[in-house]
Amino acid sequence: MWKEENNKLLREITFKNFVEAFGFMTKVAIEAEKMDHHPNWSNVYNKVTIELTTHSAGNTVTEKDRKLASVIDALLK
Ligand SMILES: C[C@H](O)[C@H](O)[C@H]1CNC2=NC(N)=NC(=O)C2=N1
Repeated sequence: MWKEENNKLLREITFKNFVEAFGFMTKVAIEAEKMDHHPNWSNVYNKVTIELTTHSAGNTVTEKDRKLASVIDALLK
């Protein structure tokens, strides 16, 4: 689940393997591009760490981050 910390929404997700993790990242990338709102994230093998913050709002959490978080959650269902 998401944590809100240091002006970011944070979530770490563990997948079965790298292919599952990267497949998920591809789906998120397509949605993020449509929304013109992009995650700060990293991937190590089967783990994806996501930080959502709005650069144009001085790196604070805005409705755009909350919306992207809910889109990401829906992709995980
Ligand atoms: C020009 C473009 O709309 C902006 O740079 C968008 C792109 N994606 C973005 N993503 C995030 N997370 N924050 C932004 O402020 C932001 N701005």
